[in-house]
Amino acid sequence: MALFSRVSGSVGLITLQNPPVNALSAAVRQGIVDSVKRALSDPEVKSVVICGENGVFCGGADIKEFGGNMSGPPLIPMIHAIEAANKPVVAAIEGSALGGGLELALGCHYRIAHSKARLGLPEVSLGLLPAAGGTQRLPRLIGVPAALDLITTGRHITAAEALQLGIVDQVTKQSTVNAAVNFALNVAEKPLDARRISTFPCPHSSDLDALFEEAMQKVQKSARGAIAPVACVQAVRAAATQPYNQGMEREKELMATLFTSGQARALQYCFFAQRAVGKWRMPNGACWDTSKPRPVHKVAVIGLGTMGRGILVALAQTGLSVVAVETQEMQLMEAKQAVSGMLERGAKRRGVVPTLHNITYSQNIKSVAEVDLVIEAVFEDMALKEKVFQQLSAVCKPGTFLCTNTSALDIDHLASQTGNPELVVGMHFFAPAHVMKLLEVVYGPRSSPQAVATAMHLGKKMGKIGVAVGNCRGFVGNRMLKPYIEQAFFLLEEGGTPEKIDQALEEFGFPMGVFKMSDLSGLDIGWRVRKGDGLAESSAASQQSPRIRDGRRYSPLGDLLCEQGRFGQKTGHGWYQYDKPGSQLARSDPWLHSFLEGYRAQHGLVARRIDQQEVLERCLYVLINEGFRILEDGIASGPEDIDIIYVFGYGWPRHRGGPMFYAGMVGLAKVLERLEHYHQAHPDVPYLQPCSLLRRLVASGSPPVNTWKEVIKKVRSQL
Ligand SMILES: CCCCCCCC/C=C\C=C\CC(=O)SCCNC(=O)CCNC(=O)[C@H](O)C(C)(C)COP(=O)(O)OP(=O)(O)OC[C@H]1O[C@@H](n2cnc3c(N)ncnc32)[C@H](O)[C@@H]1OP(=O)(O)O
Repeated sequence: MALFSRVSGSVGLITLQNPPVNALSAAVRQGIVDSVKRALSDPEVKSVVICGENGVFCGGADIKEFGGNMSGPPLIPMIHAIEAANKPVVAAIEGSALGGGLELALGCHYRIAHSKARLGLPEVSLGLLPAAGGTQRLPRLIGVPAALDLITTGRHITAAEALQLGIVDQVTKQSTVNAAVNFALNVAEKPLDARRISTFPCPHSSDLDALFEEAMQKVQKSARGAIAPVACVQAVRAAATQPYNQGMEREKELMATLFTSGQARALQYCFFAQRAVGKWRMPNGACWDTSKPRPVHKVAVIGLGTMGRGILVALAQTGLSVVAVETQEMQLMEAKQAVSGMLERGAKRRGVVPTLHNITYSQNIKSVAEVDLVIEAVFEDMALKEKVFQQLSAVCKPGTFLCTNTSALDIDHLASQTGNPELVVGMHFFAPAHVMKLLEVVYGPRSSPQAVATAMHLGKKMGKIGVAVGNCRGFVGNRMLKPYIEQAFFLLEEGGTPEKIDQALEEFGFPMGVFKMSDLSGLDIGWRVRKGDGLAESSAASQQSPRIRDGRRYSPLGDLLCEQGRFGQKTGHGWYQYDKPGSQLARSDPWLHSFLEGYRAQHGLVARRIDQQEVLERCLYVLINEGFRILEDGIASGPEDIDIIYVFGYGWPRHRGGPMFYAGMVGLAKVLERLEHYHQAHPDVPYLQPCSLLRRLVASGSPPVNTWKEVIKKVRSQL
């Protein structure tokens, strides 16, 4: 809805009303159309102000409408009517003016913003482009380079930047509506011809071809196969090279292609999935709206290795008081210096003062006695962690939440080392922890809902997207990674190369293939885990066949590389070679290829040609299959949890919506059929055996992903 009123005698005030973000639903658009007509036909009204209620101008088109019936007045003629009005129209921008919201404001003759407002055209992140004239008006207002930046990145900008760019005419720290009404009174009689952006020539430099060529190369490099950024460049090009009306036609044409694309569906699914994971639910029914977080004022981080440092930086940036404990003096000194550097660089980038003063460093674990919550980030070793949890339980004040940053170890076992297991949860950050958005909040069978709520709340404060999941080996992300990596090893044995397998995965949209990723994180990490599990022993020692463990196919390739001291980037050699230890540029390694040949010869394996389709099907479908098992086991409460974990923690291309959404797009029946096919060919690989939830979903007609929860409930109730 939109409410019309008359204020200050002659100003027509149109207030958008659609909480929480005044999205432009059919009812809001109808309200605007009616109110504008009324204002223009009322002789008492000399000028108009458009604002949004509850301190938000407008969050853009109503994304929920995209999938269904798009009735109601269309946006483009509505905005044209505002721009063509013969009375000045002023946008009063508070909170957000995003997407269609900013396009509406660009149709107004003037824009006044509150100093805390955020503006942007984020459609590209929904797989779309600003199709209500945004790609045509913005370049005409602020020039091609600045418009290309905002439209292709979708970034939100501050009111100050909007003023500097010329998007808004005035910024106020007072009431935006009052400022806009006063402004409207002042401009009531002013001519409007020079205020209609669609009539502006598009300012640009002489070498347009070079400018757009460079822009296109830039988006193609970062888009990893996403089509919307490319369409955004094409639409802005039309603004720069064609008259407004023709540009609008091009914008419409490009939008029509994007709007119906699978990528737009995937990205819009991600938008809602990201919000859905905040509404967590535990198997016992406890959930986000009934479990309140306890206030946290003081936090401790134990262990200042790479992860601990990143967590410390993310915590310090929230402004909370933090105690950082590292028992080894040398490590503590190095950490202090590294953390200060990270905080200073981060503050410089964000134009704020670095928050160095709220960290207290200590070598003594007793210094955490007064904190409200501890995040343990010591070396990934159960015996060490057990000891730390016993100490924490003894020294912390009653009620302190004890969190562990383990990436796979048993939360419940750690909880059992303390006097209050209900206060223990996992907070699994991803490296680098001050950069990566994902946080798995892991609850054990005894974790209290309040502990989960507090960890989720703290994560949000740290700028993380928290996903609450159950306790199992590897939780969600790393559990699914295991069969994915295993398939990649098997493909190497069968004739693949790291280069070809990585290429297939990178062309799919991952920033890095499985072998480059393994070189980056260190081959020794997986080796240590496999040794701990008794898998990586040499065959002579274990009396087992080198390629079989407990009757299952096993590839010792990773172990063999580690035995040669090839741990990846840090040693200068892994699946690839590097110029020197620590270098990042992966180069093909002839040694590795002849090693693979020798290995195959030794085990009587005949290399065959493996195509891209097989790489993708085996690596991705096996990972998806494990995702279905996770849902079946109740470790994740819905497919959205898994998808958000993979998009924000593991580089799954967002325009493919996450593994579970992707399975739905491919077709569950096809995923099932291919898994059956590969399992038949490799019966000694249990991960390839399709899980029963997948079979049930296919049997019930492959329902859309947003209805799986119901099927899962039924399957689980029958277990
Ligand atoms: C054949 C071809 C035909 C083509 C015809 C199409 C013509 C269309 C023409 C123009 C199209 C314009 C495109 C757009 O405008 S797309 C929308 C662009 N806007 C955005 O991307 C903004 C999205 N929202 C946000 O970024 C944030 O929500 C923000 C506004 C910054 C507020 O953030 P915050 O305070 O953190 O709140 P939440 O994100 O948690 O959101 C609160 C709830 O509001 C829901 N929401 C938010 N934005 C929208 C929206 N635009 N539409 C619908 N719903 C929205 C969000 O889901 C939360 O809901 P819930 O509480 O249920 O979880």
